[in-house]
Amino acid sequence: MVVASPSPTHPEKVQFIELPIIDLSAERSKVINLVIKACEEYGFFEVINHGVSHDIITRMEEQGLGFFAKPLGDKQKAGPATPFGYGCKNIGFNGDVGAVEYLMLGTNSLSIVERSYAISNDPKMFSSAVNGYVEAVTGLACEILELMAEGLRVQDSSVFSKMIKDVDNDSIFRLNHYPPILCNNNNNNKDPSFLANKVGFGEHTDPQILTILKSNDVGGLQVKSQVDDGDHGVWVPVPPHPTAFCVNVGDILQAMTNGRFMSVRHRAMVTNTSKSRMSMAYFGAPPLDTCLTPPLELVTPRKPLLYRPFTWDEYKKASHSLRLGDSRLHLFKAT
Ligand SMILES: C=C1C[C@]23C[C@@]1(O)CC[C@H]2[C@@]12CC[C@H](O)[C@@](C)(C(=O)O1)[C@H]2[C@@H]3C(=O)O
Ligand SMILES: O=C(O)CCC(=O)C(=O)O
Ligand SMILES: [Fe+2]
Repeated sequence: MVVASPSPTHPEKVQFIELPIIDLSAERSKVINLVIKACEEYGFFEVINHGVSHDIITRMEEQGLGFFAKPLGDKQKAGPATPFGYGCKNIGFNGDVGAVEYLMLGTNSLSIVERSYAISNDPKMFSSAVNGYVEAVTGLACEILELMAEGLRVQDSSVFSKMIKDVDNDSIFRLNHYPPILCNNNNNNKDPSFLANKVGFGEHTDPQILTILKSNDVGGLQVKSQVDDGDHGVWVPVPPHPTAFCVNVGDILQAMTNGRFMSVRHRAMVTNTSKSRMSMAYFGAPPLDTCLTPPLELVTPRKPLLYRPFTWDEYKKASHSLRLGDSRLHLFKAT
């Protein structure tokens, strides 16, 4: 299996910029301003003091690590990730590969209970950890989406959050596991210039509204910033943080803010640390038949409608027909 490596002849620019870390317990108007600025500049920020308990996160991490520690044959009992189940190296349906294995789940609590029998030897423990985690991060995503709507001065402050609160929401929960690279050199991996680097999860944007991601203490996530290098962008590593959640603006939030927020391009790299990395990603998505178009306040003669109205079903189908790194929103440009 060939895993893409960043080209040694055309090295990509990596820059250590300080990305925004927002304290959600600070004064509301301050938080709102920081959230808006981060979404406009990067489409990415981290949140601390978010109210999701350490216990909920730890229980989910333990269940995730327990699953990936199983022999391959047992993990495959979860079924193939088409759409929900276990996947290894292959990402999506169009030939993308990465140094990653993953477990994909819907977020409906009953479906999690049902699936947990094929996933865990202690299904009750597994489903209670996942349901507790999903409920907590959905709440966090709603809170953040309401801060965004308020900051954009949209009258209905639940315009974004109501889509993922809907009982028919199409949100996804995904666990990614990146085994360490076992690198043989005579350097005992002490000289950083010997660090091997390969792509765990290639460059892409998330198609949904908002992603809430937590990883363990191993780095690897990088986000693309256009701030200093407008033409191609630079890769900015996101250092692991003991308590923070990462928040990504997804494609349909870019469309629903009429281009004011930017859907962030990101990727996960794997370096030859001795420890594996695990990330837990919640992707908030609306019901399939939701018509996606910005609230009236965000469309003005000076800022005409950028994308035609489309349903999440249409957008999801378009995404699934494309490669991981392909841009998709331009297919929905208003004429
Ligand atoms: C190659 C692909 C994998 C993906 C579906 C797609 O066709 C393009 C978007 C990819 C992505 C990125 C964010 C999430 O991890 C994901 C579950 C999603 O909704 O869109 C994945 C899809 C996937 O792995 O199936
Ligand atoms: O593992 C990560 O940090 C990124 C994963 C990701 O981008 C995804 O699952 O869409
Ligand atoms: Fe992603």
